[in-house]
Formats: sequence, C-alpha cells, structure tokens
Amino acid sequence: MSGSAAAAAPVKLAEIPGRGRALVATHAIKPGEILLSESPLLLYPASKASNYCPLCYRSLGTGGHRCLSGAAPSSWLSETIARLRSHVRDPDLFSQACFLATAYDLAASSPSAFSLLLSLQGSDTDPSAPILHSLLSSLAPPPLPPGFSPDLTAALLAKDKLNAFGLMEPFREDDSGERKVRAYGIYPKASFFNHDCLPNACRFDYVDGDGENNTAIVVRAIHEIPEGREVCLSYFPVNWNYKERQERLLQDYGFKCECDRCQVEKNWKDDDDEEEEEEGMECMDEEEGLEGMEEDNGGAGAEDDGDFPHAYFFIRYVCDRENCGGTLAPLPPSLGTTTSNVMECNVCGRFKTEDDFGGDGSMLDE
Ligand SMILES: C[S@@+](CC[C@H](N)C(=O)[O-])C[C@H]1O[C@@H](n2cnc3c(N)ncnc32)[C@H](O)[C@@H]1O
Repeated sequence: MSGSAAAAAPVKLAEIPGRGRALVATHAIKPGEILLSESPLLLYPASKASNYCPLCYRSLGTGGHRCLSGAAPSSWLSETIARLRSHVRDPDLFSQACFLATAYDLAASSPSAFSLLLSLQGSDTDPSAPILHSLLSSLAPPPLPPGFSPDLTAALLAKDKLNAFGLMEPFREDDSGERKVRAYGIYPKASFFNHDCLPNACRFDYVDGDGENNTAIVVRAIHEIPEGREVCLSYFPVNWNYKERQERLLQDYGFKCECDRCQVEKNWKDDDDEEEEEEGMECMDEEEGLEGMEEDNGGAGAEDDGDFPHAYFFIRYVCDRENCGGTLAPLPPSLGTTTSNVMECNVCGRFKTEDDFGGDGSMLDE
C-alpha cells in the first residue's frame, strides 16, 4: 500500500436518539462536495412505459440505442417481468410486483445483498401485500426463489416503502409540476440519510448520462457542513408547506418532524404558509436572512432570525424555474478545495452562476 492512506469517506454511520441510524460528516464539508456516489442494490421500473431501455434505463430516443447495462437479469426475472407486463394493468401494482420479483431474484443471486436489503428500516405491513403475493405466486415461473412467503413479501414491501429513491424522467417545461418517475432504486448507504425540511445535502441522478453508472445517485452538500453534523436530505420538494410535509412524513415515514423549520412554521396560519412558499419569501428582509446564514456557515440551524429564519435557503437554493422547485447545489469544488460558483438544479438540471444572483442573494431576472 502507498504511504498515503485512502481519504476518509465524507459521511459515516451514527445512531442518533429518536432518529435511528443517520449519516454524519466526518470532516468539515465544502459546498458542492460529493458525499456519496452509489450504485443501486436493485432497480425496478416505475411504470410500463416503453420509452427507455428495460436493462440500462436510458431513454431510447429516436436513434439506435446502445445498451450500456453491465449485467443481464436472470431468465427467471426476465420471464416474471414479461408476464407481469402482459397481465397486470394497474401501474402501481405492476411496479410493486416488479420490485418484489427483483428483490426475490436478489435473494437467489446475492444472499449478502439481500440481507442488506432486509436490514434497512421499515416494518409496516402494506395492505396490498397479500394481493401482490398471490399475483407473484400465480405468475412467476417455477422454481420460486428462496424464502418465498407471504411474510417475506410483506417485509420486503415495507423496506421498499421507506427506502426507494425515484429516478426521474428528464424535466420538461410543460410538465406543470407533475414529474414522472422512470425507475425506483434502493441504495444501501443512501438509505441512512434522514430527512430535514431544510436539508444540507441533495441528491442528483443522471439516468440518461453516459457510462455504466447512469443509475447511481450522487449526494452533494448544498452548503458548508461542520464536522459531526448530521447530513440530511429532504424526502420531497422543499417548497411543500408545513401541513403537506407533516402529513407525508407521518403517513409514509411514521414520524413527526421537529426540525427547525417546522418549529417556526407550526405557528403560521395556513395563509402564511401558502404566501411565503409561493412567493419565494420575497417579502422578508433579505439582509437578515443573509446574516443568519453567514453566522451559521449556511447550516440548517439559524434559529434566531425571527419569523423567517430560513428565507435565505429559498432565495439561494430553491430553483425558481417554472414548475421546477428543485434544489440547487454547487458543482463539486475544483481540486477539492475551491468552491464552484456554478449551482446545479437537481430537478431541471439548469446551471446558474454567481452572476445570476443579485448582490443581496436574490436571483436576477433572466
Ligand atoms: C430512509 S430511513 C432513514 C434511516 C433510518 N433512520 C434508519 O435507522 O435506518 C427513514 C426513516 O428514518 C427515520 N427518520 C428520518 N428522518 C427523521 C427525522 N427527521 N426525525 C425522526 N426520524 C426520522 C424515520 O423512522 C423514517 O421512516
């Protein structure tokens, strides 16, 4: 081995009371720094759409497609998915059944990866588990994979519910905010990111990109993160209002969010919620927001700035493109040290430079 030890991973696993396993920064993180780049444990289609390659998930486009998938699925999995495609009409049922087939196939092909999947968070029983189990029992060709049972099916669905990331169809201006998911993936380490309504990191995917890693997800720091601080993602678009966020987190993830932003917004009247989030906090004192961020190094804990402690986040890090609402993070720092002044949106993919922001941090008109 050479004299210099391999660089430590930027995040490590920790147990945080009341939050379970979490990922925390192992050193002071620079804006844009790549915290994790990870290939999926498993991937499965989100719908029956046929505009992408069923193996590498890249868009088929109009020209000839060159599939860059490294590995072919087993014949059992290909046959099961083909049968599901021709027999299951409901798109959600189809997608969930594909998940189960892919997960059971993993049990046969890689017991260690399958154990990893089972070690992830999630134990609620999905009401559709019995239907999905009998669907798979009747359609999948023999021999059925190891452990195939109603209990295991229910356990797998619970893992999927809490841990799957959507790989999105490319953004289109006329989407009117409704973006489609092309595929879902389960990423073993990324599954340990907890949620914060004002995250300090966000994830990118480049499903139509070149190379074999197009289904990897890349998590980058939005701003500086001090050593030891928990790194969190937002489990949904940051511009959702308090009620929407709380409902989703309780129903789908089983917890009540007590983050700094929720502490402030729980006291807002419903009207406040809508006005502030739709108008991107334009009415607040932007100077106050900027100072708050500077003192806190851009961390998510600037609590003392009155009613709008997090307004700077919206001005600086939420994409203002119509129907987008993605999160902006700088490109990775060059040579690992110099922070880039180019921000990338994780939804529409647009790049913005410092010149696109006013001196007060607001975005200039385009
Ligand atoms: C994708 S997992 C994240 C990793 C998880 N903490 C674990 O121990 O494996 C999602 C689950 O983590 C927990 N979680 C995530 N964010 C949280 C938060 N802000 N507060 C409390 N629990 C949270 C919830 O139980 C949620 O269902």
